Formats: sequence, C-alpha cells, structure tokens
Amino acid sequence: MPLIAPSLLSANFLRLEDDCRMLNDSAADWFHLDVMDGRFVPNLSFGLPVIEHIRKATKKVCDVHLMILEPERYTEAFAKAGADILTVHLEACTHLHRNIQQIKSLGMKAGVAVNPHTRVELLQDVLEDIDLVCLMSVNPGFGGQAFIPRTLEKIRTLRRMIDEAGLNIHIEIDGGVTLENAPAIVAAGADVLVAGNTVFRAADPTATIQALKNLG
Ligand SMILES: O=C(CO)[C@@H](O)[C@H](O)COP(=O)(O)O
Ligand SMILES: [Fe+2]
Repeated sequence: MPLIAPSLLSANFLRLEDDCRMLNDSAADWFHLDVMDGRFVPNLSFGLPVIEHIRKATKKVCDVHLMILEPERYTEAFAKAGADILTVHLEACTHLHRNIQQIKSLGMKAGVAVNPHTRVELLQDVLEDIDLVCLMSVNPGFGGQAFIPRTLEKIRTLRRMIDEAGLNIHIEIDGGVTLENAPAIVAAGADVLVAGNTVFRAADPTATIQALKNLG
C-alpha cells in the first residue's frame, strides 16, 4: 500500500483549516507542502508562516517540497517551522551533498527532487545519504498538469538502483497522479503518491484518498 501525500497547493486557502481537518481525519499519510520562489519555477506559492500554522494543525508528517534556488539559505527556518522531510531540487543546488548534510544535522529527513529532464542516475552518489527521492512527473510550478508517461521508466531504473545498493529510500511521485495511473506508478516501484487536484477537486476528497491507497 502506498503512502498518500495530498498536496495542499490545490487546497482552498480560504478554508485551509477545514482542509487540514479533512486530511487529519482521512487515510492521508503525509501533508505535501509546495514552496515556490518565482525563480526556480515560474510561480509563487506559500512560505514559512503558512507552514508554521499547518504544522500546528496536524500531527501527520509535513513533507516540504522546496522549489527554490539556494535552499541552504532557508534550511534552518524550515526546520524551525516544523518540516519533517525537507526536499531540495538537484537542479537548484550547487553543493547538493552539503545541503543534504545540513538538512539532516537539523533533525529532518532529507529528500532530493529531480525534474522530468534529469536522469535518475545523477542521484547515485548521494543515494546512501538521503531518505527520499521525489521524481517530478510534471514540470514543477503548477498543480493540475498531465502525468509524463516516461516517468514510469525512471521509477523502474531508480527502484533497481535503490535495491541493488540495499537501501531503504522512499520513491515519491509528484505531479498528475490520478486514480487511473496510480496502479501503474506503484507497480513500477514508487511508494509515495503526491496528489493535488485528484484529491482537492474530487467530489469526495476523503473517499478519493482512500481509493488511491487501495488502488496502488
Ligand atoms: O510540486 C508540485 C507542482 O510543482 C506538486 O506537488 C503539485 O502540487 C501536484 O499537483 P497535482 O499535479 O497532483 O495536481
Ligand atoms: Fe510538490
């Protein structure tokens, strides 16, 4: 059964407390929180104050996905805000290994995200240092985009790399996850499904989260 991480980028920000409560009462495992800087990605989202409040509204894992340049400038602030997992983009880090060490030294789990054009083989030399790989299955910046099918092959390659190294690392798929494609994503070797629009645009978000869990 995969872990389900609804993305609050698609939540109703006027009713964020209601959406947090709905997720708390649902089968959701993690809260996926997308932070954008308008530089690494062509969009802005929310930042530290919002995450601090969401942290107080849930006991579930806060999985923070940083789509920002120079993430090392904010690592400590996100630790203080209550992130459990902090994921930085390989493409945004000059000193990725150092950034990973910094995240872990502050008591958080470390994730590395890769864009659709980035080969997963580039993760080989940090694999043993991280807790999660976030494979972007859309170009980061927006919710509601279509899943890029080539991601399935990348999941299989990454799963092989992780298994051959005898490691225990989450493979999280982020972007365009639906009830239709979730079974193939899990069959390819992913174990965490991020879902924004599929959950928050559903007539019954709670049932949809449960269905994603059962389908995978
Ligand atoms: O990081 C991102 C987008 O950049 C994602 O986490 C999206 O928020 C996922 O939304 P859907 O594609 O599931 O609607
Ligand atoms: Fe994300």
